Amino acid sequence: MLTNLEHLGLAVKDLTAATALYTKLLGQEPYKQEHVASEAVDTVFFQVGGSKIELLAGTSPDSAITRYLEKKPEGIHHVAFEVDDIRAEMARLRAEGFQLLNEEPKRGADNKLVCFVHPKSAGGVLVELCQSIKE
Ligand SMILES: CC[C@@H](C(=O)O)C(=O)SCCNC(=O)CCNC(=O)[C@H](O)C(C)(C)COP(=O)(O)OP(=O)(O)OC[C@H]1O[C@@H](n2cnc3c(N)ncnc32)[C@H](O)[C@@H]1OP(=O)(O)O
Ligand SMILES: [Co+2]
Repeated sequence: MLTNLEHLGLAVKDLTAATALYTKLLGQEPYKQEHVASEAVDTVFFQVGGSKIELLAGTSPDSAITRYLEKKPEGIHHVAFEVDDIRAEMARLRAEGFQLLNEEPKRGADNKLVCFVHPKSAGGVLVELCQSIKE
């Protein structure tokens, strides 16, 4: 089962400008900045109640965020849900006919294992599953 709305991922062109904008909008500073080399993105995180806003800027032409912004305006790029057991949820969603973009969970930002569901199989919304890594 998908539990909490973990974060909304927002695609931005200028991470510094977007961070300043969301700091003003949310009335608080971000709690984390992280480069995720495997996704070729720089991220900035804000905590909003039990959920987060994840600002994402591409760091290479091959980044999903760079490619997305070549065709679409800045804004909501994906919706991420928390799960307790990502492998079990991946198996459940596969069996339900959803197209997963990863065979195996991969390391995401903010100490999470993540997996993406193709927007074509999820009503036009790119969905991310997130499981916290307990260290
Ligand atoms: C920081 C790590 C992690 C975290 O821990 O939180 C992240 O959030 S990383 C975020 C960036 N990484 C990803 O998005 C990885 C998963 N995404 C992908 O694999 C690809 O982006 C994609 C979804 C498979 C699309 O890639 P591709 O097929 O190469 O792009 P196209 O431009 O050809 O798109 C095909 C089709 O899909 C529509 N599309 C693309 N992206 C989105 C989106 N974010 N939301 C909704 N729809 C999307 C696109 O419009 C095309 O549709 P049509 O034009 O109708 O064919
Ligand atoms: Co994300």
